[in-house]
Amino acid sequence: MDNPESRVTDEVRQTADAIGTMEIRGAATIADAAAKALRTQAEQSSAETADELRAELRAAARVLHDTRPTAVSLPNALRYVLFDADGATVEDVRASVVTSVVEFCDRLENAQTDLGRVGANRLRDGDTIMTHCHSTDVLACVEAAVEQGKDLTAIVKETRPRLQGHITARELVEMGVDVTLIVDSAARRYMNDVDHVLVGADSIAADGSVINKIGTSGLAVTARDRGTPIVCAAQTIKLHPDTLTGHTVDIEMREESEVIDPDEADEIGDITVKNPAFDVTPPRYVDAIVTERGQYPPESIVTLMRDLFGEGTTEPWVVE
Ligand SMILES: O=P(O)(O)OC[C@H]1O[C@H](OP(=O)(O)O)[C@H](O)[C@@H]1O
Repeated sequence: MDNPESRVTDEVRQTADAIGTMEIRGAATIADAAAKALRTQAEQSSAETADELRAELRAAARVLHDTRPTAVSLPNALRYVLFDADGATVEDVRASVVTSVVEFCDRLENAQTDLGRVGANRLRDGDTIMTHCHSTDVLACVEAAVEQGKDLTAIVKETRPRLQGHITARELVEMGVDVTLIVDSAARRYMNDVDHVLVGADSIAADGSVINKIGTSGLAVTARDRGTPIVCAAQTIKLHPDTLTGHTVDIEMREESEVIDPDEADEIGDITVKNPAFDVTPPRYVDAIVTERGQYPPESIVTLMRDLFGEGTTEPWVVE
């Protein structure tokens, strides 16, 4: 058998590139795209044996995995799809992958709808929310509240350096929410006007820490200082199983050029530029984690994690 990595399809590689460059972004969206890419690997493969196809799928999973390190929805998606890739023939393996992907994507969509209903119950008619970055889980809560007839106002942080707050602003306007866009450093200035800070998550650790877009932890401290509740909307696919066994979550460091034009940096002189994409908000600054299974105080999220994952997991491409 030749090297399985050489048979990873162009579609898988294109999806991996799009995740790496953040053309495809957001933890739930990344999970959906990665699962669908594995399906294309299974469908387009010319493997002659079931084992060959499984080796190809593991190679494809690795290419997809090695794109962005922080959102655990990515390895969780790959693991879900590969878990049942058994079968004695190529056709069996292919069929089981297709079934898993369809099931996974349906569950993802349903989880977001269910989570949205839970989150909407926290919001009252006339409330003002503050958002950070762009999270489809957060927007599902707002959308459900609007569908319940609640009138909401939003203060949207632009979220440097990639300005995903602009996407949030656009989608909130489409829902009929009144939007005020602010620069990140104006959050404290407007906190007294806010009833709830709503953030998403890329990963949730077993101790209830929320790993989300850089700036979330500072926002949470400001919210706590002013007594404003901070709620994290995160489907259970954001729960990070490795943290059950003491691992920490890798924080992605992105290109300096997202922060400053390289020519300008050169002109300034000898400076170091750092661009961490995420930070860690300790559980004491978070009031609730809203999932499709209900809302949890961050400190008790570990019980849900043990229910879902047992004591831990292996990487999606490890042969057991
Ligand atoms: O899954 P949903 O709620 O859509 O997004 C969750 C999180 O993913 C995003 O990361 P990035 O923009 O991919 O770096 C943001 O940090 C956002 O809060």
